[in-house]
Amino acid sequence: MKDTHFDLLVIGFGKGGKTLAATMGRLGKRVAMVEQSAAMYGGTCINIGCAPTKALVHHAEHPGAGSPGERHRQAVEDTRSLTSALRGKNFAMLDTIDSVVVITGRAEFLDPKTVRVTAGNDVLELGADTIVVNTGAEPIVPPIPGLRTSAHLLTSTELIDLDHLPQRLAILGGGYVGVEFASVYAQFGSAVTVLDAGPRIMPREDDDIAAAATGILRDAGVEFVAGAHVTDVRDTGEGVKITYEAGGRTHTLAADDVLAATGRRPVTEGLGLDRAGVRTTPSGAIEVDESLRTSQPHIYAVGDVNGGPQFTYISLDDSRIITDQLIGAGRRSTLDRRFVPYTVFMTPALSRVGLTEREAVEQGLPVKVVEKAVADIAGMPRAKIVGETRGLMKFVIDRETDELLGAALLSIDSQELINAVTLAMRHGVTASELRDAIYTHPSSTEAFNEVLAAPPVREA
Ligand SMILES: Cc1cc2nc3c(=O)[nH]c(=O)nc-3n(C[C@H](O)[C@H](O)[C@H](O)COP(=O)(O)OP(=O)(O)OC[C@H]3O[C@@H](n4cnc5c(N)ncnc54)[C@H](O)[C@@H]3O)c2cc1C
Ligand SMILES: NC(=O)c1ccc[n+]([C@@H]2O[C@H](COP(=O)([O-])OP(=O)(O)OC[C@H]3O[C@@H](n4cnc5c(N)ncnc54)[C@H](O)[C@@H]3O)[C@@H](O)[C@H]2O)c1
Repeated sequence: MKDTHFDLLVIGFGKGGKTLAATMGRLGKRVAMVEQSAAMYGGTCINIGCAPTKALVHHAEHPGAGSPGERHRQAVEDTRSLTSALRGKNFAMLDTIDSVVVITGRAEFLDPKTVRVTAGNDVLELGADTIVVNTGAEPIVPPIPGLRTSAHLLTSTELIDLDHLPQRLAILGGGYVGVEFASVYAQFGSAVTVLDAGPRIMPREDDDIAAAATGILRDAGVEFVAGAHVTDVRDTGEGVKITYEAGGRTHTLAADDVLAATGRRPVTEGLGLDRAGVRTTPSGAIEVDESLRTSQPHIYAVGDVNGGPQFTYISLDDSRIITDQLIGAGRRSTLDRRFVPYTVFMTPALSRVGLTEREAVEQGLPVKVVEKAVADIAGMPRAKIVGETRGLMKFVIDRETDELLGAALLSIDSQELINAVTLAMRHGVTASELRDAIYTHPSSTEAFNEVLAAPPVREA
């Protein structure tokens, strides 16, 4: 027998689920939010993802007093205080709504309409009309001999909370997590080596942008090895010895700690999805349609668990789609998402939206490329004021229609700039209109006046 019935039951306190729970709760709907850990109220982003990593980026960029070890310890402590405060706020956001209950325990489906929640010896059975799965993703640790059992293995979750500053940090994987931590820990003073299995570091980016970004990181002390196939990880008295093949030769690397930054997989294990009749994809994500409905029409999946892009703002947008299904006109879907930007928070940040030059040329578009090194942009004094003149701004434009096809901004404030470019692209603002707009001064945005007026560096 079910203990309680709800209008909406959310499994996992992630961005999409909590937003939906709050929206429906404020409308007086009976909502249960089930989260397996009190340390995760608010989900990955605020506890072990975006917020703590960006706090560490900020600390690394603005070092306080003391030795490198002391500065790092202070940064970790301040980050713990930040996440603790955010966690409290997130819990209160739902707990203060009368019709919402936060239940701390692990959820699994018993059948399509019933979820069992287990917390120690306590077991509850809950029923709901609508169920939303928002269980996120977890780090993949590749099955390299010796890696999973190494005492020096860290995932991003542990590295955020590390009490000591590794003198030598090895990072497996040069994606978002790998590059961000490489940038942060090199600034804290660690000797960082990134080993990536792919043929090139930053394969998503054009060659010039990848070269500029990796150049900045190399100057900061980060070593990159592309095409590195790690074959063995062995603990030694002083740390860890990593053996890898690259360029047809065998190499070894000694490190104090090794970060596995080799991707994150959707969390579906132990959810009883088969009992609920919810199908998964071959890669282990919950299968959803463009309205984020699973193979059971009353069960939805939001955020990383549905196999979409792994960003907090995508989980948030997922919640908009479901809100629209539940209480709106039902018009929103994943099909109407256009131009999703991203930022890699190295120093300075690398942000991108739309097509790369390579993609635009491959599509046979009439391409014009304008770009400028940040140091050469006279009309952007902000870079000089704050002492961060590294980087490159690049726009890919359709030379026949003046349409903005894409932008890659490696610069101070690019995590803000890219949102302005994205909005412009979504609303059909042309390259000339973006060039001739009035921007405040001194700001980073005013660089658009100059970069977009520069003569093309390439045309195709
Ligand atoms: C180090 C790092 C840095 C990142 N930085 C950024 C960034 O700068 N910008 C950005 O946009 N994205 C970033 N991301 C990605 C972003 O954090 C995720 O895409 C986002 O948090 C996913 O949210 P979600 O809604 O899918 O669920 P999550 O926030 O992952 O929440 C899932 C919740 O479900 C709970 N749960 C799982 N199983 C069960 C169960 N059976 N029962 C009950 N509860 C359960 C988990 O404990 C967890 O709290 C980063 C990720 C990492 C790891
Ligand atoms: N700023 C942000 O928005 C941000 C920051 C961090 C994480 N995230 C999200 O988190 C997700 C996970 O990030 P991630 O960096 O772990 O994954 P990723 O997919 O971005 O990168 C994984 C990297 O690991 C490499 N790799 C895989 N197996 C390997 C192996 N055995 N040895 C060496 N290299 C190997 C791949 O070639 C790839 O470059 C991302 O998809 C991203 O969406 C976003």
